[in-house]
Amino acid sequence: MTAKVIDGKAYAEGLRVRIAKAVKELGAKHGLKPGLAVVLVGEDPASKVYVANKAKQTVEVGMNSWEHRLDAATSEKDLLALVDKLNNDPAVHGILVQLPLPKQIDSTKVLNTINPAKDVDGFHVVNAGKLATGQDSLVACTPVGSVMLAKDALGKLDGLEAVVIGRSNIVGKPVAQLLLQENCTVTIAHSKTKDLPGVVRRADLVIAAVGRPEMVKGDWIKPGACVIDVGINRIERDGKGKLVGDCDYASCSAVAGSITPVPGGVGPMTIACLLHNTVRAACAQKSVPVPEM
Ligand SMILES: Nc1nc(=O)c2c([nH]1)NC[C@@H]1CN(c3ccc(C(=O)N[C@@H](CCC(=O)O)C(=O)O)cc3)C=[N+]21
Ligand SMILES: [Mg+2]
Repeated sequence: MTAKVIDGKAYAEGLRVRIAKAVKELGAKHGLKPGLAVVLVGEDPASKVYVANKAKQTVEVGMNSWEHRLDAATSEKDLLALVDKLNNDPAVHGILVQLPLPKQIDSTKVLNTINPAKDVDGFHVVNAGKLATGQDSLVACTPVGSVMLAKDALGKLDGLEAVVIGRSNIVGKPVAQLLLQENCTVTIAHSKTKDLPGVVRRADLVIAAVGRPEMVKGDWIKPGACVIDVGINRIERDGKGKLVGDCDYASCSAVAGSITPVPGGVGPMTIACLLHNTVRAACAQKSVPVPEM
């Protein structure tokens, strides 16, 4: 069996077209132009790539984009002051502080200083708590994008065995919450899980979010399962830089029913969902209905 390739890049492009239409409509009907501010502290290479893509796509869908680049030695106090300024700027509807942050800065404190209404990453404890208790909230972008792709591949997820590999606050935990809302039976596996291959083999839907290059092997996958690979790992192979996921694509795609590639899978969905959240946040802040997207 050769898995169907889930084209996240194409899905994300379609979503961005719908977002662009919604932004146009908000401008015409309400004079509202959603705006996203991204704060990057230091020189993390993965974050730089992401910020560049994001700024370009924000402008392409017709929104305002601001980039704040701060020195790697920036103090926590100075970063908190910038967040406060953005919280109080009515033109800024979404705020994203790139992770990871340098070690002198307490990232939990920074994330929880963002106004929850502008927290388009969905990382604020209020938004995480609302997601966990089934209240309407801004939800983390990679989890939302992952579930959109799983539903695109499988249709309804009701009753499926889902195994999430990874328990981070950024992906593992929120994606498990979303899958629970979709009526999956959810297992969260992690580095201390006994017989991880055996646990993964039960899954109709695998969400791999561990950050270990090519860790999940084909013989861990139940034949026909859907594999959503959240990992974006930069590795060296044959003297060249290469982007690989948390799944060994060659062996997994020989067994799975459908699989996301890296690049071109979940990554583009993360950015599209960020734009989606920014539109939702802007509408909520201006008390206008959220257009169809
Ligand atoms: N506060 C915060 N929120 C984030 O969402 C966040 C973050 N910090 N820090 C860094 C990670 C990483 N991340 C990516 C998103 C999209 C791609 C993406 O579009 N990837 C393309 C390829 C990009 C390439 O070619 O390098 C793809 O997978 O096809 C990559 C990485 C968001 N992150
Ligand atoms: Mg990610």
